[in-house]
Amino acid sequence: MNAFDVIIIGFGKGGKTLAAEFAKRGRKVAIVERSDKMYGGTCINIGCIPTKTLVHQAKIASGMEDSTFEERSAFYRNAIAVKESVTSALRGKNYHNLADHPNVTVYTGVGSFVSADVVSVRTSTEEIWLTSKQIIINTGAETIIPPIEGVADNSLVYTSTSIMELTDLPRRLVIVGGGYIGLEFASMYASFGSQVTVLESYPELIAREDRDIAASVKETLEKKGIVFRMNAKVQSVKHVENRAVVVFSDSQTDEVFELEADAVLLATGRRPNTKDLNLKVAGVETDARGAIIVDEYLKTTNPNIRAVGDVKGGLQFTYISLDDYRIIREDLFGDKERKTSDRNPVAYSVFIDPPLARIGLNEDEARKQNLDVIIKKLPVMAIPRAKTLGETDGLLKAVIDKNTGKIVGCMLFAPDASEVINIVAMAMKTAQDYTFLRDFIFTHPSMSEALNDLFS
Ligand SMILES: Cc1cc2nc3c(=O)[nH]c(=O)nc-3n(C[C@H](O)[C@H](O)[C@H](O)COP(=O)(O)OP(=O)(O)OC[C@H]3O[C@@H](n4cnc5c(N)ncnc54)[C@H](O)[C@@H]3O)c2cc1C
Ligand SMILES: NC(=O)c1ccc[n+]([C@@H]2O[C@H](COP(=O)([O-])OP(=O)(O)OC[C@H]3O[C@@H](n4cnc5c(N)ncnc54)[C@H](O)[C@@H]3O)[C@@H](O)[C@H]2O)c1
Repeated sequence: MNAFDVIIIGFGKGGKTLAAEFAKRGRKVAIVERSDKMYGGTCINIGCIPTKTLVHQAKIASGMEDSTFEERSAFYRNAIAVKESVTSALRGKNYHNLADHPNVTVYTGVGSFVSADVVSVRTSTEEIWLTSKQIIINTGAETIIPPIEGVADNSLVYTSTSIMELTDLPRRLVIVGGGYIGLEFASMYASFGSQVTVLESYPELIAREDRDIAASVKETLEKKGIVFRMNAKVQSVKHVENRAVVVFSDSQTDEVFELEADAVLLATGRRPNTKDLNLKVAGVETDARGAIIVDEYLKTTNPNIRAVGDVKGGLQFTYISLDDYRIIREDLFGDKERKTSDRNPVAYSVFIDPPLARIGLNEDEARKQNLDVIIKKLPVMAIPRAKTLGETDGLLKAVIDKNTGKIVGCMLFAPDASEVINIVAMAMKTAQDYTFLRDFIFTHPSMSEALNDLFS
């Protein structure tokens, strides 16, 4: 049995950063990753980086208005190759960052607990047992495959991972699920030149956003040709010759519809990757959704075992997994001050075109909490930088506490929103009055200067 100071199961953002931290401090580290295609984890291989590489390529493609479908297909094929070269370079770099360190051993195989301090690694050829008093679980999340007739083993049905391997641009793409992944892929494939239909089971699009923001998003995406079918209950996906036939009903009227497609993307959520881990023998408990239960220092129900990233449920973002690393670093080697309960508010961005970014409470949530608020809005049309870009769709919105003058929340549906939201986040984190952004000297013409007008 090989003994280590720490074993990390899963090569995700938090885990790989912790591995490097432990190694730098002279600890003997084992990191276990089940796939040689996943060194570096979801973000760089099948998540943020490949999608945002393709989103950028799609933005270029959206300028090919007069091109034929064949020309657009050729552009798309090249975009997939660009994406592949970005991810494979990052994968190699991530592997060598750890594997080349004398204190780190990378094991490629499926990790599972044998007991609270023994982990088995099943590689393609053997089973190896590792032992440590300290174990960190960083196994991420996986696509939920909904129980729809005909989706299993259907070569025209894709997940976000497999569709990014598809080199032929689908003429007609049906996306099941209108959440983060659904909307990002809808926007991206519409820009590449696919005809996109989104089937969402919920009556409203992006239900947790204010209705005026959601309406602006829907209208803008519809202008790109995307069709939204709400209340859609997907019954089956048949593979007929070389096309898919999606049968769905309207859950309010029970009317049944059929749609033909060249590809169907399942974007119906992601669930924590815990099934292979044999957590029971380690005394690690999960909640009803299979997420590992942790305290504010990310200790599981077995205090020698911690969990970081998507596997512990809650917000599924790379920067949350990275912050999990900081919490453990500070708990083990620092002042123990950092904890999950201090994290809020956390910003997020959906990389549609233009992007939608948000931090804090929206108007609806603030009113439900009986906060006395001032609402500020600014159409993107009124922003000089947007005019120079020729991108005038969208809406900015801010929620301010009337009594304290503090910013309670902000929603930006605008070009560069995923960058500008970080400025608002810094103002909120440092408890600035809203006048700070109203009167800040920004460069011109920039999207960030719109914050002067939004908060005026
Ligand atoms: C399509 C898509 C787009 C996204 N876009 C964004 C974005 O723009 N911005 C953002 O912040 N977030 C985005 N996310 C979410 C983000 O990718 C995740 O929140 C983040 O990568 C989670 O990292 P993690 O540390 O939890 O682990 P992961 O990076 O998921 O790593 C877990 C690793 O564990 C391995 N593993 C699993 N089980 C075992 C086992 N039993 N043994 C050994 N290894 C195992 C897996 O193969 C994987 O490599 C996106 C996700 C997807 C799917
Ligand atoms: N920009 C980003 O940061 C980014 C991008 C992509 C993904 N992510 C992460 O990945 C996670 C997963 O994304 P996601 O979009 O898969 O999940 P999600 O939970 O955001 O959305 C899933 C959607 O599918 C709908 N749905 C579920 N089952 C359905 C069915 N059978 N038929 C029709 N609709 C159905 C749900 O109502 C929901 O709207 C997100 O929570 C997010 O944290 C982040």
